[in-house]
Amino acid sequence: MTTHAQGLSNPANSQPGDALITAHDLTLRYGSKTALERASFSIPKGRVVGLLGHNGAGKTSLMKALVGLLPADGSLSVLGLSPRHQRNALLEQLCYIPDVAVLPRWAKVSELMTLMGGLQPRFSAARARELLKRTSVSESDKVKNLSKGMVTQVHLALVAAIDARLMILDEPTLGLDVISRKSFYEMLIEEWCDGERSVLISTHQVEEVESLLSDVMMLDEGRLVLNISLEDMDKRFVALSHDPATAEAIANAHPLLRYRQQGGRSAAIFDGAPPAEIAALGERIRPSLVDLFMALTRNPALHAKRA
Ligand SMILES: Nc1ncnc2c1ncn2[C@@H]1O[C@H](COP(=O)(O)OP(=O)(O)OP(=O)(O)O)[C@@H](O)[C@H]1O
Repeated sequence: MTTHAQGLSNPANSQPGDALITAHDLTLRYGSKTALERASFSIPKGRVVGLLGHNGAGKTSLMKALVGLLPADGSLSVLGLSPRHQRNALLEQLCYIPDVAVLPRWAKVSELMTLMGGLQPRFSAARARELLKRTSVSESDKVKNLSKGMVTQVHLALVAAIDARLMILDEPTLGLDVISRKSFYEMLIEEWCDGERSVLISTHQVEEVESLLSDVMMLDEGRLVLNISLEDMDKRFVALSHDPATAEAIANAHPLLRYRQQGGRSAAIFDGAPPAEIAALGERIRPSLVDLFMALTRNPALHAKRA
């Protein structure tokens, strides 16, 4: 891992004894293109981890490696198994919705349940029926007659009816409206998460998922630049809201990011508490996940928008 990544990763977040995923120096390549560079992290049980990064940051590649679809350098263990060499055993024990997931359009929901029962030993049709009751979809509906949001709900109901310890979701709410996204996340948290199971979820809806997450991993151009619990994030990163008159002094203290809050007031984020004389120039506020994301990932377009 690069110096930058090491500086921002959080060893206190790792609990190897409870870990469902352990990666050390994980590197992923497509020919000469490096999609992920020497990432080390672990995901313990009972966590809801957001995987954030701009387009091309490496999120899908990492998820593919976790389910054995992409060869990896370094070491990787998922549910105690090697994804590449014990893929079949692994797939019996985890749920995965890839970003390109589709359900067969010709099928009825009841037929999908029969299919799942045949393919996945840990699938419970009774559980899927329970979960479907949360949606407006019935078993006799055909996939081709459902809206995009309904299809996604069916997909989640089918996958969440698998008795697994780990769920990996690659941008599961892409293309859904805000109500559909909300009901998707409600079903996920209320019906699947039980304090023992963990979810790794990639998304661009940073603001929306903040309240769901226990932890966040941020990728920037293939580097893991932050891996931290939301609790520790609040303790570690300090944002100061300040008057324009103090902007120069604040800038000289080298914050991670200077930005404008809603309402136009200036603010700056520091990694750790700034010196007392700098802290005295502003009012401490809580940095949002979006603000931190902008501070730690380099997307010129986004930075320009916030300036
Ligand atoms: N099949 C492939 N062949 C070559 N390069 C690839 C391939 N798939 C991905 N890449 C490259 O690997 C890098 C990471 O891509 P990846 O799809 O993992 O990013 P991502 O964070 O999921 O992006 P997005 O948010 O746009 O889905 C990118 O530079 C991409 O161009």
